[in-house]
Formats: sequence, structure tokens, C-alpha cells
Amino acid sequence: MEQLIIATKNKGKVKDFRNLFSKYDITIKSLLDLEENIPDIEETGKTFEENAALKAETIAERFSLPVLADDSGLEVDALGGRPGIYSARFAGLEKSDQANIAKLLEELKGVPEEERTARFVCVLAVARPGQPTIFKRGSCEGRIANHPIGENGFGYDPVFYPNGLIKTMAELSSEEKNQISHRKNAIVQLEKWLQDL
Ligand SMILES: O=c1nc[nH]c2c1ncn2[C@H]1C[C@H](O)[C@@H](COP(=O)(O)OP(=O)(O)OP(=O)(O)O)O1
Ligand SMILES: [Mg+2]
Repeated sequence: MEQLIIATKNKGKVKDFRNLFSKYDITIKSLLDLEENIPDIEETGKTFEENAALKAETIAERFSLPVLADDSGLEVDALGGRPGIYSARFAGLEKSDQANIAKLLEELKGVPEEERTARFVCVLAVARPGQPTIFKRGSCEGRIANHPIGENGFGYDPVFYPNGLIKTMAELSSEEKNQISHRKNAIVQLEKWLQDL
């Protein structure tokens, strides 16, 4: 059984990854499982790829092990693609899901349903000491709700209706979310690499 470090401190992502990785013979460890306290890695990049690489490469160098990082966010068409890479910091640096959702709904006030199209984007970076970093991108298309519904998931899940569903992402079980999510659509592209790990 191989071990892979996931360079994240986001509990919601860790839950998704544990579920998504359960079919592979790989044990995963997040930064929350490590003994030492890893300082936050500043996301100074201008793209999901740059930020995912920053997180994966910083931790891979530190532990001399293969590391997976996830940089993800929500692109809303009526907002010209915002909040995008700034999704976690949309309402400020203290990173509150509730405040981010409130700001999003406020900015979309009065925007009709057919113009509330959006997508979740996930870029995965795999960094290995001495080897080039691999990138895979997945997305999930949908619409922004008028108010939050559902208790599951994290982040913007309560205000995101995946296309074709009448439930928000936060009304889905983790199994259901992980069949259609941006994270799942990125991870399937790593399948060949994961078998060789
Ligand atoms: O499946 C998802 N369901 C709902 N919301 C999501 C999802 N995936 C990303 N998101 C939102 C949350 C956060 O506002 C931003 C990610 O920001 P991002 O910097 O990649 O993650 P983070 O700072 O929470 O954790 P970390 O950098 O330690 O991995 O997009
Ligand atoms: Mg982050």
C-alpha cells in the first residue's frame, strides 16, 4: 500500500479525497494529519495551476515524497469568471464559507436563473522530488441557487446546482457528489499514474 500526502488543510477536500481514493490501494495523509504544524502556503499564483504547483512542490521538497495538491474554485459567468482562484478569499482573508456565499448571492441579486451559470474547477498537481510536476484539470457545470440549501459538503456546495439535478451539491451524499464533481473529473485523469505509484 502506497502513501500519498495531500497538501491541503481543508477538511472538506480531505473528506472528498478519502472517498475518491478508497478504490485505490493508496493511504492518504493530509497536512492536518502531520505531527508538525506546516505554515500556510501563500497562494501567490495567477492561475489554479500555479497555486496547485506552489502547494504541491513546497510540501514535496520538505518531505522528499510524492505530494498531491488541489487548487479549486467557482467560476460564475455573470461575474466574468469571478471568484475563480480567489474563491476561498472572496469575502476576506479569514476564509469563511458562509461569508463567501453571502457575498456571492449579494452580487448575483436580481440575476435571472438562466444567467446564473457557473462551474466548479479543480486543478490537481502532483509533485515528486526531482521530476516534473503533473497537472490535471476537472470541472463540473451548474447554476447558482438563490439561497443556500443542504448540509453536506463544504464551500459553495449549498448554492451550486449541478446541471441536470434538482438538488444542490450540499444535498447530495459524498458518494453522489464524488461521481460528478470537478475533483472526481480531475482525479480520473490521474488513474494511470496512480497505478504506477
Ligand atoms: O467541492 C467543492 N465544493 C464547494 N466549494 C468548493 C469545492 N472545491 C472548491 N471549493 C471552493 C472552496 C474554497 O472557497 C475554494 C478552494 O480554495 P483553495 O485555495 O483551493 O482551497 P483551501 O484554501 O480551502 O484549502 P487548501 O488551499 O489548503 O487546499 O473553492
Ligand atoms: Mg487555499
